Amino acid sequence: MHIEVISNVNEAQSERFTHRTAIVIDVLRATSTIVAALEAGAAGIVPVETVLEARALQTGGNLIAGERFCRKIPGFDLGNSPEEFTADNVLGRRIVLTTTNGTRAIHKAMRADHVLVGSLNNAAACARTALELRRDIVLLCAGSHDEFALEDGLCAGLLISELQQLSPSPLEMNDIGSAMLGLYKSAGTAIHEMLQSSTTGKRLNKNGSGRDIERCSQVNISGIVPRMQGDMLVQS
Ligand SMILES: O=C(O)[C@H](CS(=O)(=O)O)OP(=O)(O)O
Ligand SMILES: [Mg+2]
Repeated sequence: MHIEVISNVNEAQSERFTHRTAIVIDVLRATSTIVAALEAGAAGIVPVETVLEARALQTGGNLIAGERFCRKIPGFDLGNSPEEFTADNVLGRRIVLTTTNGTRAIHKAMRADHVLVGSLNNAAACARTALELRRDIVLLCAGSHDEFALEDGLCAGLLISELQQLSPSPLEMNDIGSAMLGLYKSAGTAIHEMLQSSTTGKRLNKNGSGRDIERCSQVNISGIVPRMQGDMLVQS
Protein backbone atom coordinates (compact mmCIF):
# COMPACT_ATOMS: atom_id res chain seq x y z
CA MET A 1 0.00 0.00 0.00
CA HIS A 2 1.25 3.48 -0.85
CA ILE A 3 0.77 6.57 1.32
CA GLU A 4 1.10 10.01 -0.23
CA VAL A 5 1.10 13.18 1.83
CA ILE A 6 0.07 16.40 0.09
CA SER A 7 1.19 19.37 2.10
CA ASN A 8 -1.40 21.94 1.06
CA VAL A 9 -4.55 22.38 -0.91
CA ASN A 10 -2.90 24.09 -3.89
CA GLU A 11 -0.96 20.89 -4.67
CA ALA A 12 -4.13 18.80 -4.67
CA GLN A 13 -5.01 18.13 -8.29
CA SER A 14 -8.13 15.99 -8.58
CA GLU A 15 -6.40 13.12 -10.44
CA ARG A 16 -4.18 12.49 -7.41
CA PHE A 17 -7.26 11.16 -5.61
CA THR A 18 -8.57 8.79 -8.27
CA HIS A 19 -9.07 5.20 -6.97
CA ARG A 20 -7.70 6.19 -3.57
CA THR A 21 -8.90 6.83 -0.05
CA ALA A 22 -8.38 10.46 0.98
CA ILE A 23 -7.94 11.51 4.58
CA VAL A 24 -8.41 15.26 4.92
CA ILE A 25 -6.59 16.87 7.86
CA ASP A 26 -7.26 20.31 9.35
CA VAL A 27 -6.35 19.94 13.02
CA LEU A 28 -6.95 23.66 13.78
CA ARG A 29 -9.80 23.41 13.65
CA ALA A 30 -12.23 22.17 11.00
CA THR A 31 -11.60 18.42 11.07
CA SER A 32 -11.36 18.37 14.89
CA THR A 33 -14.69 20.21 14.97
CA ILE A 34 -16.32 17.75 12.54
CA VAL A 35 -15.24 14.84 14.77
CA ALA A 36 -16.63 16.68 17.83
CA ALA A 37 -19.95 17.34 16.06
CA LEU A 38 -20.50 13.69 15.15
CA GLU A 39 -19.34 12.60 18.61
CA ALA A 40 -22.06 14.87 20.05
CA GLY A 41 -24.70 13.18 17.90
CA ALA A 42 -25.07 15.47 14.88
CA ALA A 43 -26.86 13.71 12.02
CA GLY A 44 -24.18 14.83 9.57
CA ILE A 45 -21.99 17.67 8.37
CA VAL A 46 -22.38 19.19 4.92
CA PRO A 47 -19.07 20.91 4.05
CA VAL A 48 -19.42 23.91 1.71
CA GLU A 49 -16.84 26.34 0.41
CA THR A 50 -18.59 29.70 0.67
CA VAL A 51 -20.71 31.68 3.11
CA LEU A 52 -23.33 32.16 0.41
CA GLU A 53 -23.67 28.41 -0.16
CA ALA A 54 -24.10 27.89 3.59
CA ARG A 55 -26.79 30.58 3.86
CA ALA A 56 -28.64 29.05 0.89
CA LEU A 57 -28.81 25.76 2.81
CA GLN A 58 -30.21 27.35 6.00
CA THR A 59 -33.49 25.51 5.48
CA GLY A 60 -35.43 22.53 6.78
CA GLY A 61 -33.94 22.50 10.27
CA ASN A 62 -30.30 22.67 9.13
CA LEU A 63 -27.86 24.51 11.39
CA ILE A 64 -25.25 26.66 9.68
CA ALA A 65 -21.77 26.90 11.17
CA GLY A 66 -18.34 28.22 10.35
CA GLU A 67 -15.76 30.95 10.61
CA ARG A 68 -13.98 33.64 8.71
CA PHE A 69 -10.89 35.27 10.27
CA CYS A 70 -11.23 32.69 13.11
CA ARG A 71 -14.57 34.16 14.20
CA LYS A 72 -18.15 32.94 13.93
CA ILE A 73 -19.81 34.29 10.80
CA PRO A 74 -22.55 36.86 11.61
CA GLY A 75 -26.00 35.28 11.58
CA PHE A 76 -24.66 31.72 11.77
CA ASP A 77 -25.81 29.32 14.49
CA LEU A 78 -22.32 28.13 15.44
CA GLY A 79 -18.67 28.97 14.77
CA ASN A 80 -15.76 26.56 14.21
CA SER A 81 -14.89 25.72 17.82
CA PRO A 82 -15.26 22.04 18.81
CA GLU A 83 -16.53 23.23 22.20
CA GLU A 84 -19.67 24.68 20.64
CA PHE A 85 -20.68 21.34 19.12
CA THR A 86 -22.33 19.88 22.23
CA ALA A 87 -25.26 17.45 22.27
CA ASP A 88 -27.48 20.33 23.47
CA ASN A 89 -26.64 22.29 20.33
CA VAL A 90 -26.37 19.63 17.62
CA LEU A 91 -28.02 16.31 18.56
CA GLY A 92 -29.86 14.93 15.53
CA ARG A 93 -29.17 18.07 13.47
CA ARG A 94 -27.68 18.40 10.01
CA ILE A 95 -24.94 21.04 10.08
CA VAL A 96 -23.78 23.02 7.05
CA LEU A 97 -20.15 24.02 7.71
CA THR A 98 -17.89 26.50 5.92
CA THR A 99 -14.34 27.30 7.11
CA THR A 100 -11.37 29.06 5.57
CA ASN A 101 -9.25 25.99 4.85
CA GLY A 102 -10.82 22.72 5.99
CA THR A 103 -14.06 22.58 4.06
CA ARG A 104 -12.25 23.75 0.93
CA ALA A 105 -9.78 20.87 1.34
CA ILE A 106 -12.61 18.37 1.68
CA HIS A 107 -13.99 19.54 -1.66
CA LYS A 108 -10.57 19.16 -3.28
CA ALA A 109 -10.56 15.48 -2.30
CA MET A 110 -14.03 14.61 -3.61
CA ARG A 111 -12.67 12.61 -6.57
CA ALA A 112 -11.34 9.95 -4.18
CA ASP A 113 -13.18 6.63 -3.87
CA HIS A 114 -13.55 7.33 -0.14
CA VAL A 115 -13.15 10.61 1.75
CA LEU A 116 -12.42 10.41 5.49
CA VAL A 117 -11.77 13.19 7.99
CA GLY A 118 -8.73 12.92 10.24
CA SER A 119 -7.46 14.81 13.27
CA LEU A 120 -5.19 14.15 16.22
CA ASN A 121 -8.36 13.31 18.17
CA ASN A 122 -9.38 10.34 15.98
CA ALA A 123 -6.13 9.27 14.27
CA ALA A 124 -6.03 5.59 15.31
CA ALA A 125 -9.68 4.98 14.39
CA CYS A 126 -9.24 6.83 11.11
CA ALA A 127 -6.14 4.78 10.20
CA ARG A 128 -8.00 1.55 10.94
CA THR A 129 -10.94 2.52 8.72
CA ALA A 130 -8.64 3.64 5.91
CA LEU A 131 -6.81 0.30 5.92
CA GLU A 132 -10.11 -1.58 5.82
CA LEU A 133 -11.00 0.29 2.63
CA ARG A 134 -8.02 -1.34 0.83
CA ARG A 135 -6.95 1.53 -1.38
CA ASP A 136 -3.76 3.54 -1.59
CA ILE A 137 -4.12 6.51 0.74
CA VAL A 138 -3.68 10.25 0.20
CA LEU A 139 -3.30 12.41 3.30
CA LEU A 140 -4.34 15.92 2.34
CA CYS A 141 -3.06 18.52 4.81
CA ALA A 142 -5.41 21.47 4.46
CA GLY A 143 -2.73 23.92 5.58
CA SER A 144 -3.56 27.53 6.21
CA HIS A 145 -4.17 30.11 3.52
CA ASP A 146 -2.48 27.80 0.96
CA GLU A 147 0.65 27.35 3.08
CA PHE A 148 1.89 24.27 4.94
CA ALA A 149 0.58 24.14 8.52
CA LEU A 150 2.66 22.45 11.24
CA GLU A 151 -0.35 20.99 13.04
CA ASP A 152 -1.60 19.22 9.92
CA GLY A 153 1.86 17.82 9.11
CA LEU A 154 2.17 16.52 12.65
CA CYS A 155 -1.19 14.77 12.31
CA ALA A 156 -0.14 13.25 8.96
CA GLY A 157 2.90 11.82 10.76
CA LEU A 158 0.73 10.39 13.53
CA LEU A 159 -1.62 8.83 10.96
CA ILE A 160 1.31 7.21 9.17
CA SER A 161 2.61 5.88 12.48
CA GLU A 162 -0.82 4.40 13.25
CA LEU A 163 -1.08 2.93 9.74
CA GLN A 164 2.35 1.32 10.11
CA GLN A 165 1.33 -0.29 13.40
CA LEU A 166 -1.91 -1.66 11.96
CA SER A 167 -0.83 -2.68 8.47
CA PRO A 168 0.06 -6.35 7.98
CA SER A 169 2.60 -5.41 5.27
CA PRO A 170 5.20 -2.61 4.95
CA LEU A 171 3.95 0.72 3.65
CA GLU A 172 5.58 2.85 0.98
CA MET A 173 5.36 6.61 1.25
CA ASN A 174 6.46 9.75 -0.52
CA ASP A 175 9.24 11.96 0.86
CA ILE A 176 6.83 14.37 2.54
CA GLY A 177 5.30 11.35 4.27
CA SER A 178 8.72 10.29 5.61
CA ALA A 179 9.39 13.86 6.75
CA MET A 180 6.05 14.13 8.57
CA LEU A 181 6.58 10.77 10.26
CA GLY A 182 9.94 12.09 11.50
CA LEU A 183 8.28 15.31 12.66
CA TYR A 184 5.69 13.36 14.65
CA LYS A 185 8.31 11.09 16.23
CA SER A 186 10.46 14.07 17.20
CA ALA A 187 7.48 15.80 18.85
CA GLY A 188 7.30 13.18 21.61
CA THR A 189 5.05 14.56 24.33
CA ALA A 190 5.30 18.14 23.09
CA ILE A 191 2.34 18.07 20.70
CA HIS A 192 0.37 20.73 22.56
CA GLU A 193 3.41 23.01 22.71
CA MET A 194 4.00 22.54 18.97
CA LEU A 195 0.41 23.50 18.20
CA GLN A 196 0.71 26.54 20.45
CA SER A 197 3.82 27.65 18.58
CA SER A 198 2.34 27.10 15.10
CA THR A 199 1.17 30.01 12.96
CA THR A 200 -2.47 28.94 13.26
CA GLY A 201 -2.06 28.36 17.01
CA LYS A 202 -0.75 31.89 17.47
CA ARG A 203 -3.59 33.27 15.35
CA LEU A 204 -6.22 31.40 17.36
CA ASN A 205 -4.67 32.59 20.64
CA LYS A 206 -4.74 36.17 19.37
CA ASN A 207 -8.40 35.81 18.44
CA GLY A 208 -9.47 34.41 21.82
CA SER A 209 -9.77 30.75 20.75
CA GLY A 210 -6.69 29.46 22.58
CA ARG A 211 -8.73 26.93 24.58
CA ASP A 212 -9.48 25.01 21.41
CA ILE A 213 -5.79 24.25 20.89
CA GLU A 214 -5.68 22.07 23.97
CA ARG A 215 -8.66 20.01 22.86
CA CYS A 216 -7.43 19.69 19.29
CA SER A 217 -4.00 18.49 20.61
CA GLN A 218 -5.36 15.41 22.33
CA VAL A 219 -4.33 12.20 20.59
CA ASN A 220 -6.81 9.36 20.03
CA ILE A 221 -9.61 10.51 22.31
CA SER A 222 -12.34 9.65 19.78
CA GLY A 223 -13.39 6.59 17.80
CA ILE A 224 -15.48 8.67 15.40
CA VAL A 225 -14.44 8.45 11.73
CA PRO A 226 -16.34 10.95 9.57
CA ARG A 227 -16.83 9.67 6.03
CA MET A 228 -18.33 11.40 3.00
CA GLN A 229 -21.63 9.93 1.82
CA GLY A 230 -23.21 11.96 -0.93
CA ASP A 231 -22.90 15.59 0.15
CA MET A 232 -22.62 14.83 3.86
CA LEU A 233 -20.03 13.58 6.33
CA VAL A 234 -21.44 10.88 8.58
CA GLN A 235 -19.97 8.46 11.09
CA SER A 236 -18.50 5.42 9.23
O1 LIG B 1 -11.14 28.48 12.34
C1 LIG B 1 -9.99 28.03 12.20
O2 LIG B 1 -9.41 27.42 13.09
C2 LIG B 1 -9.22 28.28 10.89
C3 LIG B 1 -9.06 29.76 10.79
S1 LIG B 1 -7.67 30.28 9.91
O3 LIG B 1 -7.99 30.33 8.49
O4 LIG B 1 -6.55 29.33 10.13
O5 LIG B 1 -7.32 31.63 10.38
O6 LIG B 1 -9.92 27.76 9.78
P1 LIG B 1 -9.78 26.22 9.31
O7 LIG B 1 -10.56 26.06 8.03
O8 LIG B 1 -10.40 25.37 10.40
O9 LIG B 1 -8.33 25.97 9.13
MG1 LIG C 1 -6.60 24.94 9.84
